[in-house]
Amino acid sequence: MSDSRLLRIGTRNSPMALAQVERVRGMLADRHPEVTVDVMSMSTSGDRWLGDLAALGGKGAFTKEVDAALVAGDVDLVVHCVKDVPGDRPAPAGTVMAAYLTRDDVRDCLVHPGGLRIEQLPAGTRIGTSAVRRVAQLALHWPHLVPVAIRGNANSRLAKLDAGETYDALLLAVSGLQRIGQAERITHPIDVDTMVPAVGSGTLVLQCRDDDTSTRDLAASLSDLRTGQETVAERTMLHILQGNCHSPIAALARTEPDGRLSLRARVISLDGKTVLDVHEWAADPITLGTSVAAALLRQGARDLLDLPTHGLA
Ligand SMILES: NCc1[nH]cc(CCC(=O)O)c1CC(=O)O
Repeated sequence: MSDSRLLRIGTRNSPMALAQVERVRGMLADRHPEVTVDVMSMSTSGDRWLGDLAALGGKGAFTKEVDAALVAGDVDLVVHCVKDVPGDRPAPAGTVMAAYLTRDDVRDCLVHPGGLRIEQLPAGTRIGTSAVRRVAQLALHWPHLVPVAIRGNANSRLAKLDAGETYDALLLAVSGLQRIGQAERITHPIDVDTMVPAVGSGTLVLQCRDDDTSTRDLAASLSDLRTGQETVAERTMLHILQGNCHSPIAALARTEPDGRLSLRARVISLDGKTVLDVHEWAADPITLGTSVAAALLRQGARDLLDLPTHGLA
């Protein structure tokens, strides 16, 4: 028997984030009954600012305050959606990604009050989404649909949809709706080859201070190796492309039956007219992510992503 201990978990205070922490609490209760969890939830700049996220610089708007509590020692562990962790900067100094939890459904889905699938929507249907990755893939496959910018957490988006004023349907992550108990709102989960997901979709990461070995060990006991490898492959690519939430980048790594990894990635212009598409296989996630990023750059990703030139061009 180990000694009892208190684990302070920091999180964003949206319903989805609180559900994510409850999942972690449940996993700990099963495997480490000696641990008592105390949740410290907080609002983030991304929750408070409902304008364009670009105005905040787009750098970790949903993670910054929570990470600061970890660095300050106010909490021992934080839970983030990998999708919300910026790809173009390292984790805050002194912190480490200690575990990736088994990945949930990675797909995006349509929520349409009339129960329609996306290919059934008439021209001019207004689709609530601000994600450039979704906007670009909408333009690629369904140029007759009209993306409408939207902010706020998933619950508030559903409420606005029900009010029926600003848009006719929503594009959201399946996993997010499942976490907030709203999966029955899904009318069409879109296959991953049509709507390639975001890097880190459906994946939760546990982050702690790198010198806190006891919390690191606790977190590591919950981690899923496959999800970790897939995440590293996707995020290595994202890091090389300096991707952030304004980059029209989509990618999905998968562990194949033979144990090798595959990584499929797209960089798409916002009008959907230019699509770079790469699919490669490798045994090592860093090799794979690097190779896919290099292939995308050779196809011209730098122009689509408006990467810094470092004085070269
Ligand atoms: N800030 C958006 C965000 N970050 C993570 C999720 C969903 C869960 C996930 O993919 O891990 C969502 C909502 C959405 O895209 O619908």
